[in-house]
Amino acid sequence: MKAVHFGAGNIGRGFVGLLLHQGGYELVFSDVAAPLVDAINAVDRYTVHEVGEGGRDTVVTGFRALNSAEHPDAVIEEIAGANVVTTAVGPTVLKFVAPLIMSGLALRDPSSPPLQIMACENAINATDLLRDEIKERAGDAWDALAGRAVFANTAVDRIVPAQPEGAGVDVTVEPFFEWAIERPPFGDDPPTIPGAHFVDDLAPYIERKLFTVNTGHATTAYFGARAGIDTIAAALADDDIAGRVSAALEETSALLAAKHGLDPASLADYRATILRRFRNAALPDTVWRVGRQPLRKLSRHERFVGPAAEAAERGLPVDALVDAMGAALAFDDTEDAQSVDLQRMLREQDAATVTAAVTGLEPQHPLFARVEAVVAARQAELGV
Ligand SMILES: NC(=O)C1=CN([C@@H]2O[C@H](COP(=O)(O)OP(=O)(O)OC[C@H]3O[C@@H](n4cnc5c(N)ncnc54)[C@H](O)[C@@H]3O)[C@@H](O)[C@H]2O)C=CC1
Ligand SMILES: O=P(O)(O)OC[C@H]1O[C@](O)(CO)[C@@H](O)[C@@H]1O
Repeated sequence: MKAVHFGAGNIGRGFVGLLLHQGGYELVFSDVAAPLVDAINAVDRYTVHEVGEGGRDTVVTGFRALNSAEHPDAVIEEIAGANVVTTAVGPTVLKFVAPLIMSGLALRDPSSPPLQIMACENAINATDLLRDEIKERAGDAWDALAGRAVFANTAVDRIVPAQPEGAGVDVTVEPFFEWAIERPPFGDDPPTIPGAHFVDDLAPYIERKLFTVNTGHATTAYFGARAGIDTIAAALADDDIAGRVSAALEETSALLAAKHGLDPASLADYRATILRRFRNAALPDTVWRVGRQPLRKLSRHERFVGPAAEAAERGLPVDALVDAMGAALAFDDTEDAQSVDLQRMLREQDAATVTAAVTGLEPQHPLFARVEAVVAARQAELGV
């Protein structure tokens, strides 16, 4: 069995690649970073170090790497003969891997079992986005290709921080992981991925994950950065920040309970587990990594505006989420292109224009004026 995995970065090596290896797949990493591809090909094993309570080391073998920028044809050939394709490249990069997957499907023997495709990104229905990119590019050829693949959405959860200089191919991760995968697309033949769980309806899982883990993590990062704190664990050691994060997560839990009928007591346990994970002092995770790409994180269906918009529509409280968005607007990292764009927009455009452009909300939406107020407050802080 062979799996081609796009994106040999933190989650690629430290989570998806690890579980595929444990499932018995021969692993072909595909990446565009030449030094990373060379480093992977220079070793025949790497270690995933779990740090924190219960952590252990696991060795991954049976892999190689291809540079898809330099050798796209080699990647296409691997895809044509693979059982599984996964991605962990970031939701905005899916459009760049789509053409290779499309060409791999075109080359694939139509009588072989369908290629099982799963995008493992922090986004709702990322695999559907990938399928739509492939379909759009395929045009009239899509009808012939569609039967050669199945597409399943997934929710992946494991904190994999940026790796220290000199770590090589090894990866430091937290012990916790969760991988929920839609079952229906696979029929009777799901992929063998130990530790993954297959669910009939992914919506409650992905929303619970994105609107709790990712909302909470990003909230910690933005309040931490605003307070001049560098790491996630240190930010949560600040009682004021911890209180703000808990308040934001109580609001998303209230929405999840109302929308999906999730049990409030189980949601409280889930929140407590997550806050413990964030506090893992052995994990060298910075507010800059977790806060990265604030424009993506503040977009319409993401971890802040997504739950807050639905909560506001239902008349549920959103004060703490709006506060967190205010902190996100102050995220000023000159190394992060989206942070630079955001700060420029705040300086150059009026509050209503920024609010509409960043959040995608209609001016008449019940959340709009609330966000516009924190945009205006940030602009006042900037002297605009
Ligand atoms: N790091 C984490 O804790 C988690 C990350 N995720 C998600 O996983 C995805 C990846 O995140 P990380 O691994 O943290 O990022 P990363 O930056 O460590 O890895 C991304 C990799 O994708 C590669 N890449 C970029 N463009 C490519 C292309 N066109 N073809 C092939 N490879 C390409 C990059 O060179 C890099 O090695 C994101 O969607 C993120 O939201 C999800 C859960 C946890
Ligand atoms: O690119 P993003 O969305 O920040 O992804 C990384 C996030 O996902 C998580 O792993 C949670 O699963 C956090 O470590 C981190 O906040």
